[in-house]
Amino acid sequence: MKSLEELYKRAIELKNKGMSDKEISTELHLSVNTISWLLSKNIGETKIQDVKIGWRSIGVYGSRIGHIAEIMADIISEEINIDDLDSVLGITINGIPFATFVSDILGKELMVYRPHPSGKEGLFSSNFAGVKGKKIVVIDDVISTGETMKNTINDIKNQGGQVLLCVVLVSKLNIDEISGTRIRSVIRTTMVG
Ligand SMILES: O=P(O)(O)OC[C@H]1O[C@H](OP(=O)(O)OP(=O)(O)O)[C@H](O)[C@@H]1O
Repeated sequence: MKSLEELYKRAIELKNKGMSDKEISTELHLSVNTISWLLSKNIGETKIQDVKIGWRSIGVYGSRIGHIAEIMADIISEEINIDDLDSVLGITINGIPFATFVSDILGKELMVYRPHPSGKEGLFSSNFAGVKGKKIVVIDDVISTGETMKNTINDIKNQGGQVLLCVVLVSKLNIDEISGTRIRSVIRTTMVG
């Protein structure tokens, strides 16, 4: 874990290079809110604010994941016409169990996507449905910087698919769209102080 001073120094360096708070958040793997806070504070005064998301109490039982997936499927039904939807895509690893249940609940194809660790082109697993020409809902557990979701949307578009909606358990971003695609979360975390 980097010290707060190191993070602050690095954030200032990147800011001076002309990067936006969003770009710095991606580079340092922190939320945009954290970067904005970091750049506006006199370091040493207060503790850094970020939220670590843990959902083990859900993950230890498939049935509990199924209950969350019911909520996700309900949100999807609220947002889009289910008849328009072809497929449900899970982002590895943590999006897959939720996407599997949602696919079953909605009676749609299942896709599995593995993001590239450095943000290059990711992989669509050939053991699951193919992307080309499909209308897709993307499922993951958490949006933190939003970089994974952005790359997923771009890779789907590049493979000839269309993303209708993205649904996550928790979003740390106070935004409703990524790359022009609607984002819904079961829970949203927002910094208030
Ligand atoms: O919005 P971002 O900042 O891109 O972060 C969100 C991603 O980070 C986590 O995955 P992780 O990279 O830990 O991989 P894993 O699911 O394979 O453990 C999480 O499951 C999301 O996929």
